[in-house]
Amino acid sequence: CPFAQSGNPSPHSHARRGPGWNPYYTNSMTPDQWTSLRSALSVHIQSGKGPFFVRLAYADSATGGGGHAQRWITDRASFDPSELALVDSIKTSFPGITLADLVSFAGALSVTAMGGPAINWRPGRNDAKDGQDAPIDPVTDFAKATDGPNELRNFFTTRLGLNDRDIVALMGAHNLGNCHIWKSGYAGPWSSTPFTVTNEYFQLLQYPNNYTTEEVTSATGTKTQWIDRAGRMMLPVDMALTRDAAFFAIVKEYAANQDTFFADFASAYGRLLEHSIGSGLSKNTVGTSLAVAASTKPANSTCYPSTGSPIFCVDMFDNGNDVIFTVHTNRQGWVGVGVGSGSMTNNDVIVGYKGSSDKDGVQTSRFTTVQHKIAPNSKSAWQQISLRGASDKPSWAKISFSAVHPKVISSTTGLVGNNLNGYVTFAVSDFAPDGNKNAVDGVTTLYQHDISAILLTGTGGPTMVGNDAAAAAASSLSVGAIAGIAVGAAVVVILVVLAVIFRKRMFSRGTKAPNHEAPDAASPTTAQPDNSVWVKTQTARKLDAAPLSTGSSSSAGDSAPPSFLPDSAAAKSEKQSQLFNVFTPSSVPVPQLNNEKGGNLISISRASGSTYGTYGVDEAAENAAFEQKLKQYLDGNATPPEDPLTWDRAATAYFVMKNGGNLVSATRVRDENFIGSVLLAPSFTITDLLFKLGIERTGDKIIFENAMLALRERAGVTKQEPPAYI
Ligand code: HEM
Repeated sequence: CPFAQSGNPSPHSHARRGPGWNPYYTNSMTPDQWTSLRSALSVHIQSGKGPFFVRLAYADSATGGGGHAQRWITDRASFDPSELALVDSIKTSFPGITLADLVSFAGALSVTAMGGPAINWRPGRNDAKDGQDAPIDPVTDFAKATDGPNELRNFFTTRLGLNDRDIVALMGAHNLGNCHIWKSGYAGPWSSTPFTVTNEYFQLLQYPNNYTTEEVTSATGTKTQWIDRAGRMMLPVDMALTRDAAFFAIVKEYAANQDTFFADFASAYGRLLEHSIGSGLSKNTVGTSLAVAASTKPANSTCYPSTGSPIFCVDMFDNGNDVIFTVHTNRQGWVGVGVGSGSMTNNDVIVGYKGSSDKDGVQTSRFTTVQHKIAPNSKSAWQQISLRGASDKPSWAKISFSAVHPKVISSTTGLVGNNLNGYVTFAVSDFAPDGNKNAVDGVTTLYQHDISAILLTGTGGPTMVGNDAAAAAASSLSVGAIAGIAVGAAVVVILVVLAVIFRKRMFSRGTKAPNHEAPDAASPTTAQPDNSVWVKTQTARKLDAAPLSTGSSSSAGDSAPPSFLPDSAAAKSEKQSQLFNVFTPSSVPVPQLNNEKGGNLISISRASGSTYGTYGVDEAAENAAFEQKLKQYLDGNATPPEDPLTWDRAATAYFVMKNGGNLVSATRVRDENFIGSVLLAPSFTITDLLFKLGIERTGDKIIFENAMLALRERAGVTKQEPPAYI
């Protein structure tokens, strides 16, 4: 392609038209044909192709216009051939639309169908004669996963005429989908909501320190990606948005406001899809909305009960790349997902619960054990639970997650996708799990109730092998027997269980075999709290943090027992809010931390300059500096506290939190991100502090908790394991 060589985008007139092309080609589609195209695409979007469509439309438009569609379709190496074949096959059924319009429309429709904003979409793209027509060569001249901020601007601004806000908004599409190691050499999803457009990508990206690098090795070589403790990934190019002040400010803005992100994304994606189209563009828009009725259960789901009003429905789809599970339920309760091989007992449990008080009615916690995080030479499994999309309101929650389909990449490295040759277990339960649901591997036992359906995947989608009648039999099946069936048939089994009749243990960490005890009909209500009790417990904890009032001496040098709180509950609550509410790292900028609250938070020092802004933050050095600052403070040798209002935000800051004369904790903050803290009062539990700090995001919690435990240990304070959350 001469234009790719020269580096100059070609004027549109250089595009060679396909035979029979005219500017109004697609405009010959009748309203009925648009409607049936919408429903044809919706089937594929529901089966998990939405992220692919969104990506394909971006990539096609970004080749510079003119060469739409055919350049990419003929350059199959950049995409999964089976997915491109899918586009071809849809095209065959709709001869009235150009391939370029089809690709573009599928992207726009997918954004809306996956809960994103409506895209202003107009037909009129011509098909290029062949792939050589693309002004920007998608292989040699395209944005790369290793690009930094400058390259990003060079590509999006210089070539595509997009500004900083457009760039950041567009990258928010990485909330969707997965990296597939056999396609790009990277692995994993960015967000917990890979099939829903949300601003979670930005919420995660605003805390880049939660990510560490990970080498991913595949047949194509070794690549470095970023990964958080919940196993979500970022490409280097995603991290580039945190390494440029202008980009990062927009990241934070979108993290704080999903509506702004949606508006900007709709605008940027709409313009991108029309990039350099030229005069063929229709004046009329074609609707991209694909409304899903609010409380209708999905047609292709298996529901329990199968007659009457279902309580929940499950839909499992293996699209060849990802196995997608979607569960719709109007029940409150806990859900657990286990992915394992060879044994029903596994450590890989995700727990989410559908609460009643938060704005969307669903809250989740996620767990990914080490062995199932994405890593070379281990089973890279993915489990996600997405928050309920707005379209599911008011009565149905939808939880969907994907698991990367098993595909052997290399016989030498043994790298595989999910090892789903065993089974996947899904549970909905009224009973909260045992253990600390807020910690990695924290859940010890999840209770299951009344197995109602068993689904087998194979070619052709899920098959129902258990129904209501079979459920009774299934409930007495040993898990081993079920696993045997699954392995024998080389399929994935999903057990769907519901808290109605029986209760038995489903996962028991630390044992190799599941607890197969018979349903205990005689004592159906032993001590496990149900969800409503749990919610009440939470409320009670908010009002009364009893552990705080325990007096014991701090090993940080205070000889007098701390008298943290006065007697009255109201006063306790007031004190706690004074102490802790100011400290929510996600919402309070650093300069506010040291003032206004009676000097409870004392600055010790800050590091000179910024340690932030490069990938190579040296955590060990930072921890050592923190320790040193803390020691200086405790020895009375600290330099006088500075006024934090004068501090550079991109600096490491050290604080001590005091209550009266008592030292409670010391804390490190970098660029407004909470880095770590050391608890200096042993009576004060980490769980309590987490709760009071309002640190809700799992990744933060884990990092925070680990940092505290480690630092506390080093500071000589007796190690105190976090108690069970409940
Ligand atoms: C600098 C620009 C970008 C780079 C380097 C980049 C790179 C990548 C890579 C490496 C993947 C993984 C592919 C795979 O393994 O399956 C991916 C996936 C994806 N990208 Fe991007 N991307 C960029 C911009 C965009 C934009 C602007 C959009 C849309 C507006 C987008 C949408 C997507 C989606 C939805 C996926 C998931 C696809 C799936 O699940 O199959 N990307 N991208």
